[in-house]
Amino acid sequence: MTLQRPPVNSLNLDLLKEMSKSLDEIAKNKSKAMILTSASPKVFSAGLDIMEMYKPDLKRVEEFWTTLQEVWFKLFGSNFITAAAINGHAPAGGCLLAMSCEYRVMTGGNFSIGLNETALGIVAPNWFMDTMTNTIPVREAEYALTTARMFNVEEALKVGLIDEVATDKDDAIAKCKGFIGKFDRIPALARSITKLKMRQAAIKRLQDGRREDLNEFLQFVQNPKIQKSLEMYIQSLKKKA
Ligand SMILES: CC/C=C\C/C=C\C/C=C\C=C\CC(=O)SCCNC(=O)CCNC(=O)[C@H](O)C(C)(C)COP(=O)(O)OP(=O)(O)OC[C@H]1O[C@@H](n2cnc3c(N)ncnc32)[C@H](O)[C@@H]1OP(=O)(O)O
Repeated sequence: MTLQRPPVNSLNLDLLKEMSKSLDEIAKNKSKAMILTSASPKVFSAGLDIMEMYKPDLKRVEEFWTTLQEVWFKLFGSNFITAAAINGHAPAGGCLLAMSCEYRVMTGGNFSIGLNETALGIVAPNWFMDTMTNTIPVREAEYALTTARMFNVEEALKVGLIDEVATDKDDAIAKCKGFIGKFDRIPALARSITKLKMRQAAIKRLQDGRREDLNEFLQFVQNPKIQKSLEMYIQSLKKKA
């Protein structure tokens, strides 16, 4: 699955809906595995589209968050094997997508990956945190989350946030295929049940608290102080260009 929403694959409602549909198709056509990557040469995904949260239409922003939750359920909780070929920056929601896969290969270069929410004055939702503690040790996750740490490729490899470094996108995809090939001699049902048991606690936590999670998000986007911060953040991103 190749993310292709220039310039930075920010996750807006339309892209999330497309992803949700594609994940359904992959599950339905009984694919063995999926590799998630990006059509951009330098950004895997810039995370959530800030414009969806800035001065939002309430109905749309509710659908936006619900669809994000759905994409996470379908990706993190998939039966099929998942790997991410991270060929560029992966901040925040971009990191969430990568961590929701079972294996991550990142191309070397001046790219960064991490959950930077606290730097934006945002508390990452529990399921973002659960996804991180499913990937790297709890102590490292707490440190990274509280300090909004963006890891460079070497740091990400050292902490286990990524599993391998690749020279370029083709190499990243080849390495993801190498990971998928490891399952050729492992019974598929045993593999998928084991994966889902490992992920069950996090999945159940969001299933049980899904409405509450949505309400918290809706309160968050309607807070005037948050709107002011988002406005300043958007300006800072645009000034950079
Ligand atoms: C239970 C729930 C309780 C409470 C809920 C609380 C919190 C949950 C709420 C939010 C969760 C948020 C998670 C997120 O994912 S927020 C998004 C965070 N993402 C970022 O901070 C990344 C910002 N972008 C960048 O750092 C860079 O763009 C880059 C490194 C990805 C790429 O750099 P480039 O130099 O290649 O590109 P730019 O020139 O910076 O950007 C080009 C273009 O794109 C616009 N843009 C960039 N990122 C975003 C984005 N995330 N959303 C929308 N638009 C974005 C940027 O402004 C430029 O636009 P112009 O071309 O200037 O118009």
